[in-house]
Amino acid sequence: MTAIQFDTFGLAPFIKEHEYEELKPQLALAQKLLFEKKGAGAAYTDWLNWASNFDPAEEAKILQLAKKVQSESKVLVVIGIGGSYLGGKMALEFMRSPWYNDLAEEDQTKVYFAGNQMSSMALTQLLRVIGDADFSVNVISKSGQTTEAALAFRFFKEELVKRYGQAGAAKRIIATTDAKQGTLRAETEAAGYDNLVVPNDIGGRFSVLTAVGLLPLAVAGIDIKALLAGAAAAETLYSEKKLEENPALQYAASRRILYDKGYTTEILANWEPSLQYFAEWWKQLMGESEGKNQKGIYPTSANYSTDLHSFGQYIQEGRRDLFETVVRLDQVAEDLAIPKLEGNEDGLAYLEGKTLNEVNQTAADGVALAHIDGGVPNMAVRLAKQDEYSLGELIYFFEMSVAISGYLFAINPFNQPGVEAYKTAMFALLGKPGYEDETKRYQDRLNRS
Ligand SMILES: O=P(O)(O)OC[C@H]1O[C@H](O)[C@H](O)[C@@H](O)[C@@H]1O
Repeated sequence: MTAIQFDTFGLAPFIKEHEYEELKPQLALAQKLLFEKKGAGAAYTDWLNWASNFDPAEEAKILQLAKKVQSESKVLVVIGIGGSYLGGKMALEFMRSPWYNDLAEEDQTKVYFAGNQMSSMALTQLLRVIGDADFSVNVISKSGQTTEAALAFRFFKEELVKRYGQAGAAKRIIATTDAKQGTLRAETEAAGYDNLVVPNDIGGRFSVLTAVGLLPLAVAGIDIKALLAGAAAAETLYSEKKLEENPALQYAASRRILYDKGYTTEILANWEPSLQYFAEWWKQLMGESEGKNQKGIYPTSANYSTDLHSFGQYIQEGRRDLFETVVRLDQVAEDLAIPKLEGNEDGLAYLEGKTLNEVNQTAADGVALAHIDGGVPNMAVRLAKQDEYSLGELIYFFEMSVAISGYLFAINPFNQPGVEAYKTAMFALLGKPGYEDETKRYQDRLNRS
């Protein structure tokens, strides 16, 4: 059973069958490197069989901690950045709603995300939103020393101590971090926080199905077993199978053929606001994995029909280096019949008898055709249902595709050396110990006038 369908209808004018044939040897090599763990970054590929090997004791611990949070707190503040928040946030919005916190019932724990920027406004406002509600904190950092997360953690710790005292605060903190290394691990051991482990051999952007994503999701009542089951099934569907039987490979191959023809930007588009953060998660997965050695497809996103009224013009008629991958939901959980009115003052009588989702789906079909006609190659990843199982499969589909794609690009898809550059400049300018030699060099450049 597959929960997703990969639809290449909109590629026909842009890719010929023989181009896939010609790529087959490279695809087979990429698969060999990945599955035999002989490629660059092979030490970070435990996500490959993570879901099917998921430790039942770990699952029980996550569920037990989630219960504790639910019983003690009205709010969970999840502190983390990059791979330490995007997976949890996207899955929460996908499974529930971008308005999950507004819709939460009295007995549900709200989930807010912090530490994913350093805005003093955002932090002040979040504290105001929490008000005097009881809250717990899940601080997540694989390295255990990311500035944004560590800073936010300081503020929330201060607030917890103010409300619950030192010992009470420590009981409301769950740290998700490396088993051994980092300042957060050291603090966790010293303070006796409840804690979960980010596996060393799974990179942050591949970590949504570990405790990183699973604890916040379990707190929101999401079925993490079903999520893992979807990903475990995907391990077989998108594994070592050949191109003809393997949609994840077909997606990787299609992207690569398009890239070689000059289509260097990929838009991940959606027609549901609950998928907006799915694209944010996907952007880190693709961008951090592929963007190396001056190569890689630039990942961006579009929310339809909203963005058709902003940069839709560019997509239709701008520079022709774009292609589009649309994540489509074939069924929605809630639909609305278009209201019937007397007369036709708004000119919409022709839509009576249809539902709002039917209009949305038809618009999606029409936009795909218009974009294809405008020279934008178009693929769709179609989901029959918006449930945990399908999301698990979808996550694995994209993870597998980007791993294969990275090896096609002859880069290491599992590291992110470029991310250090901004940190070096920021630490030097902030006067972090160890960066003294760099400080003057960066300051001189800022004071150049
Ligand atoms: O989980 P952490 O170690 O705090 O890292 C959070 C994020 O920050 C880094 O800059 C990396 O580029 C990301 O891959 C990572 O997901």
